[in-house]
Amino acid sequence: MAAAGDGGESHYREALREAFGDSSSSDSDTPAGVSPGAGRGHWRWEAVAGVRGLWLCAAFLSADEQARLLNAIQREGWFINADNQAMRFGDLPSWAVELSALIREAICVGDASAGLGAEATNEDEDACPLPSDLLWREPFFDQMIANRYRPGEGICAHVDLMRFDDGIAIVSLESACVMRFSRAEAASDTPKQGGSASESTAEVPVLLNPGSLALMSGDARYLWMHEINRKPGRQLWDGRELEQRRRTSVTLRKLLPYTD
Ligand SMILES: O=C(O)CCC(=O)C(=O)O
Ligand SMILES: [Fe+2]
Repeated sequence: MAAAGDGGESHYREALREAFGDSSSSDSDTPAGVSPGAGRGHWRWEAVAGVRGLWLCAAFLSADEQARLLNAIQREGWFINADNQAMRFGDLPSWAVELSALIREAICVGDASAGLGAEATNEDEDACPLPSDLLWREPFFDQMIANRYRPGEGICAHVDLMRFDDGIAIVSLESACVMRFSRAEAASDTPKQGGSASESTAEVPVLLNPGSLALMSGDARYLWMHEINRKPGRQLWDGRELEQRRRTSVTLRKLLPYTD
């Protein structure tokens, strides 16, 4: 796993404290729609079994950080005219720059040993949620989409556009949802002879609770589609239908250099 230099780490902490405040506040009076996430210092990464390159940090943001991030998004005023999506390229708002730094810090110092079991099939691969060339590219991210979904709304199965580099981060806020991953080729291919239909149509559900961070790279980014279907009956987790509220997400990506 990549190590952060001491100097870098204290610099991050300084910038992040400015954006998100001290993480010492108590999570005991957590408002609705905010997970009591552990936040920094307690990051645990899990490699999602079955989808190589998909990692989840369920308690990425503390309750306080989630509330601050939502306030910062609210202050942008993006969602006042029924628009449910806002995109930014190049210069990101300062809170998104700081969120990027926090993501990098979580990858550097978080505990990825929980993901070791799922990764054990590939001995060459470091148990790190992101390959180091992506982790240390500059800028880490330069494109951001904030999505706001009302109950019942989601996003169709897709692979993110090829104009974006590998290494995509999704931060979830307000409402938990199930994101489903399915193999991209399963959409167009008929099951190959000898291959079972269930193999090619298998879906991998992932719970994105408020305050969580999902990272997609490699196969997860290029070979798997992701979708959120919030129609009644499609948000089952542990046999129960999730309670739906408004959901806000922030997706961070890096644009590839423009070529004709
Ligand atoms: O809202 C989300 O969690 C995912 C958004 C997404 O996949 C996208 O904008 O490409
Ligand atoms: Fe996407």
